[in-house]
Amino acid sequence: MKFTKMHGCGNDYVYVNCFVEQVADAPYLSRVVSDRHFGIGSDGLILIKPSEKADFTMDMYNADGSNSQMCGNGIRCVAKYVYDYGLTDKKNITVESGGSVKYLDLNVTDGKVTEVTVNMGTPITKPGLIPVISDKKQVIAEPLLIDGNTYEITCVSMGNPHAVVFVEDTKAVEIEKIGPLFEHNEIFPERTNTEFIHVIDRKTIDMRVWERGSGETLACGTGACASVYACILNGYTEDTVTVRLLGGELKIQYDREKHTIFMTGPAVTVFDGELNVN
Ligand SMILES: N[C@H](CCC[C@H](N)C(=O)O)C(=O)O
Repeated sequence: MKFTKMHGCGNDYVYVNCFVEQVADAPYLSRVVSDRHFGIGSDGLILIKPSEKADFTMDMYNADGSNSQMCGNGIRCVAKYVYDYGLTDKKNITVESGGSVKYLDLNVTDGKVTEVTVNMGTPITKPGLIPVISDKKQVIAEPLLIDGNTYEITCVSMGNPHAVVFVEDTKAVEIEKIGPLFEHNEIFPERTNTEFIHVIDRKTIDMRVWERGSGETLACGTGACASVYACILNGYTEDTVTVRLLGGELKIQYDREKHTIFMTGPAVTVFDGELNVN
């Protein structure tokens, strides 16, 4: 089976063109290819498929095989793949993910996509829709006890769940220890992605992330969007913010009039390969 290894700010996935390839058990395949010793090595698997309501469908799986509704770094790489590999010649495309259609603008240099702007849609803060168990109308700076320490969480969905925590120093976060404790906390019926944010100034934040189903990744596009909206809800930043991640930078813009978030960032192809799928 042919695949392409790509990344957005170091958040790397194995991409399979399902217009050509057949994938019988995607959760199993994601676990296999994601293993960084016995497989290809990635944060998960992304299948590119036809769609009845958009130009393409993105079907995304975390390293543990769990399916997610949306992947920000992944959808930028899907855009790069379909343009660079000739599945489209359009520079404005639509991609369906988790049932919702996203609009993407492709920045092409020398015939290849280098950067993509994605309309990531409306941030969701209603607890029942994130989902997070809470009797509040919004979970903004609410206390949560993790490993004997009380953290303040702000919860936002970008189609997938995020708990945003503000810290003084992201390097000091013991992410391997507390990340899983947030991910599997009982208040998150579908688990959660958790972002640890240090606000540098009103236009810049520093972010680390423990992803649902993949552990710490070098970047998280939906997490960056959720984090910027959490900053705005808490009054920490303006509406346009540069998010500094371990693997690179994303530009996030909140459009107040449209109540919509836009993400701009890179997409990189690393290599093409062939996998022996027995
Ligand atoms: N782990 C996430 C999916 C990948 C999101 C992330 N890689 C991004 O770029 O948005 C979840 O289960 O909701």
